[in-house]
Amino acid sequence: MKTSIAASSRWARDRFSHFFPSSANNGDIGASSTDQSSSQEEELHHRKHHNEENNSMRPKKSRVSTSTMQIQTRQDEDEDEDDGRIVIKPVNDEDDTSVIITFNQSISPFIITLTFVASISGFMFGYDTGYISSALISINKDLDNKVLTYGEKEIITAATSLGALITSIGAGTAADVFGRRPCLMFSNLMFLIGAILQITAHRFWQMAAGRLVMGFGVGIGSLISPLFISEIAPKMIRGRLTVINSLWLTGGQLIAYGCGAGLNHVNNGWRILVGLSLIPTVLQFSFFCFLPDTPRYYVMKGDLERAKMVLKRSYVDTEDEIIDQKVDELASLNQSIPGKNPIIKFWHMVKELHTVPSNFRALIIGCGLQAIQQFTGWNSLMYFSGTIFETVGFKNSSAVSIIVSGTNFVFTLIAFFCIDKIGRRYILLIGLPGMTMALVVCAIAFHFLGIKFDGASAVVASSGFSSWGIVIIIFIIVYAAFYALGIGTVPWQQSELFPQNVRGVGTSFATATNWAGSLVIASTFLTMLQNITPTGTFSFFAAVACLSTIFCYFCYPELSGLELEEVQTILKDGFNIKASKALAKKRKQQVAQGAAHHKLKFEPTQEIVES
Ligand SMILES: O[C@H]1[C@H](O)[C@@H](O)[C@H](O)[C@@H](O)[C@H]1O
Repeated sequence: MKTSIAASSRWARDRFSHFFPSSANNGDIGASSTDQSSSQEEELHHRKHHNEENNSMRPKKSRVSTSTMQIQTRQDEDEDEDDGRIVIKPVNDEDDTSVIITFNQSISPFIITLTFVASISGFMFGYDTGYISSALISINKDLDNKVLTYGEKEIITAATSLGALITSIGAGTAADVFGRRPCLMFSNLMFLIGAILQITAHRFWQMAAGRLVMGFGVGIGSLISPLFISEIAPKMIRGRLTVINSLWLTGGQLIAYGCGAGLNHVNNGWRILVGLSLIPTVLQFSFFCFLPDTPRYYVMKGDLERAKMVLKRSYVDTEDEIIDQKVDELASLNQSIPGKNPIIKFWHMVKELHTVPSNFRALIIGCGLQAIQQFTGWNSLMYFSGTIFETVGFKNSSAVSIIVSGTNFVFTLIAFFCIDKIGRRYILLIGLPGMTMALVVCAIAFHFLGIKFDGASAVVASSGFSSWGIVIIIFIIVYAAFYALGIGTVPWQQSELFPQNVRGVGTSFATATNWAGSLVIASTFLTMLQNITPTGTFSFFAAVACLSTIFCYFCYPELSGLELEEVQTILKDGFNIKASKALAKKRKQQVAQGAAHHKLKFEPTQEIVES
């Protein structure tokens, strides 16, 4: 076995040395064979032959070996790594030979279509959580012939978050059992029923029930849409494609505020506002009648033919043989969780999620980021910004909400361009300190502004424009910008943290954390303002943002450019921040060099560990 390991390592190094420009033999992509197709054929032949040889020798239980081929590389540029040497070793591998096949990173119209159709769920998430503040103003006496009490308004608002929390817990398992696409189509039905209940409501409870049912749809969509996108995306732009969902989300909120402002004074305008939400729902449902599920879901179900079919449509210029190998590989990495019925399966998955160290680390990161997103106060600020802006002379709170949610949208767009290039980790480490700084400035400004909360309304010491008020406005916008750039967007990349067998349940827990956090913060914000003052409240959010920076610094590895299957090896024996940064950097170099030579059809994917 030992000899075979050494031989395999040598084989792997020889075969793929040209993909590792910084490796010991100084292989250079440009210096390797120029005949792309013949080298590929040869490669495939060797791989097949080699795999056959090794399959028979493979031990039953997979363990990543640590005494593997020692390709040592000096790390330059990055100060964290410049004193370190790194060892490159194969991933998911008990015998040092397996490689993860990856494709050219070009994006096809088919992938774009799937991404846009899936991310309509993001739009509905944003629109449905966004329209309610304007709707509550224009509902006036339309329900039960009386003005809604403050408590009733809270119930109508919170019902959607509660509905989302309930379905998000089971949506991941449902996605594994029934498929991602059927679940999204089911969420469309929830949106439809929820909207119809609201449009036709003349009673408070019917309206609240409609919001709850709509929330069921939001919970499912908020989880499955990013999951769907991350499973179909080419790795180098997976972050970017997933941000499209966030773009639709924040765009949906912006449009909801815009439409809300326009319909505020229209009789029954709120019914139109709710009715508009039917358009995206119907569109998504219709498109999905003609589109497939993700290849990884088909592999989970053992339907390898359909997985191949979807991959072929996604990577049009890739040879069938490579597609076949990719599907075989996904199948061999797919260890499905036992359990006859969904409840037993769910239980097994929960156990697997908590007992396998890499899964548990993924869970800490996934839930941690979602909790940070909510407990740094963004959603309460969205509601509260209207009141704050009024204190400095702006009377139109809808216009103010548009400015704040517009900033959220614009900076999500900037995140779209940065997330794969700069990396998720760096934009988080820029965003969170930026938020901390902005929140501290707001807390100080509130102290000098002398604002007090009496019941649900704010009492300000001096009315009209005040310089501290202007400081607050500016820094709330700065806060919105840093929020959208990092923590508003990155947590929704959660699917990439979990391996296939627990991806559903892992993303469920992370999404449920988001909705639970949103419920808690929305329902305690006013109480906080009253009891610990705005300065105390903003200081609390600043402290959470500051601690979160430390959490991300130590626990959030760089995952941009890594295959979904590679992430677990990074999390196997720690958070491996340095190793993840080195691997992400290597992947980017490989792709850049491969693209320059138009020849990177598949590459060995290897783990880099610190030595
Ligand atoms: O990522 C989104 C986005 O930042 C929204 O603006 C916010 O309302 C949601 O709660 C959050 O999950």
